[in-house]
Amino acid sequence: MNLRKYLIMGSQNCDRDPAFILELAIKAGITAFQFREKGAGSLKGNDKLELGYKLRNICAHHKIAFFVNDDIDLAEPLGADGIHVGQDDVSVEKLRARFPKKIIGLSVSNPTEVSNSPIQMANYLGAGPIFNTSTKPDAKSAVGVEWITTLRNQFPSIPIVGIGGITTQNAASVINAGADGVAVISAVTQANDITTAVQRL
Ligand SMILES: Cc1ncc(COP(=O)(O)OP(=O)(O)O)c(N)n1
Ligand SMILES: Cc1nc(C(=O)O)sc1CCOP(=O)(O)O
Ligand SMILES: [Mg+2]
Repeated sequence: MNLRKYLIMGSQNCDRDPAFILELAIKAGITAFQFREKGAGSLKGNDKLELGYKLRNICAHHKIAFFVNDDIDLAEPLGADGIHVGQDDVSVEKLRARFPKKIIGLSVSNPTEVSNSPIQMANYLGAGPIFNTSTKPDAKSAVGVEWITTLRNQFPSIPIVGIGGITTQNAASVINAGADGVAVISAVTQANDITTAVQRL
């Protein structure tokens, strides 16, 4: 599992063909992908499934990990390598019982969420929002790179990815704070030059 440059995306984030964006991003160095078809303008039902297949196949072809966000019923049909859930989604315990071998990612934004979560049952943590983001309307307040350092000190060996408002300008500060990787949406999907954006990340 390589989460160093973790692209998250659904069609609602794309002003170009999502498959085109994903292909370019992988060729430029993205190491993991999360299918997050969610929110205003997102696809539903069979359209969502079909796009999921297409993106899943691109990831399989290039041998990078494919994650499904939230929608656990998509994990099996899409043959996902893993699933990412947050505090308001299906619990990690239930997820682990249903999918003993899949990679499970869990979001944690503050110490209370950490206390209430079975951290050791997750395979990696998504920590954020590190910076302000306009991509997710219901995002919490920015927590800063200090949150990465806090988590790293508390959990020396679990992989941690920072998320939220990460750009080519600030990604290094997230890694320097102790993260194993950066998870981004707009830094790649909204970039004029996707190849350069991924390389700069
Ligand atoms: C890698 C990563 N980290 C955090 C999140 C956020 O998950 P969640 O809090 O469940 O919010 P939604 O993405 O479901 O809106 C993530 N998706 N990926
Ligand atoms: C999907 C998501 N989750 C977040 C969290 O803090 O848990 S922030 C976020 C949106 C990330 O988009 P961008 O890279 O464009 O800021
Ligand atoms: Mg979620």
